Amino acid sequence: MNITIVTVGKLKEKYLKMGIEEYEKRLRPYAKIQLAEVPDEKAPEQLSDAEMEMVKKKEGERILSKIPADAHVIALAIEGKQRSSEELAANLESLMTYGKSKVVFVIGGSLGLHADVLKRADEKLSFSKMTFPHQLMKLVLMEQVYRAFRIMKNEPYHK
Ligand SMILES: C[S@@+](CC[C@H](N)C(=O)[O-])C[C@H]1O[C@@H](n2cnc3c(N)ncnc32)[C@H](O)[C@@H]1O
Repeated sequence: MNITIVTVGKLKEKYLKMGIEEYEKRLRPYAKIQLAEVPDEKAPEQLSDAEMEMVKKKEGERILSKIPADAHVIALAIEGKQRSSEELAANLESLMTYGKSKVVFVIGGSLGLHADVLKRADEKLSFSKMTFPHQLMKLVLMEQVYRAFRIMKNEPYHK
């Protein structure tokens, strides 16, 4: 399976970089993993609604340019569907069964995902009602994708 994770902005924090590198390494035996970073737009505190829409639109266009036409897109969104780790594993397994070998996860920038990206998404996945910083969300997602492969392969993982 080809898994791409598209995020907005450069990863700066060392502790997150280390965690992401670790899970990239752990995922390698299970999937072809690609981490795509698209440039972010400056988003100071005091933006009007129109300016915020413009930031999300520009970032959204960059995200969409990274998505192949035949990819199954899972957008991370607070208002999306919550799944257990076992359900995520079953979901990825059924995508593979039905020949969907390209899965793209997308994570929004500090203002979230533009409506056009959410429209392109085949699914919206929520990790809870809480808001996580996007780079931390990337690390948590990678751990859950790794866990999903361990579950699929009936390999031991921490409950
Ligand atoms: C800082 S959050 C953006 C917050 C923005 N106010 C919103 O409502 O989307 C950045 C990105 O991280 C992801 N994210 C944050 N918390 C999440 C959660 N609980 N479940 C799923 N995705 C989440 C989403 O992709 C979001 O666009």
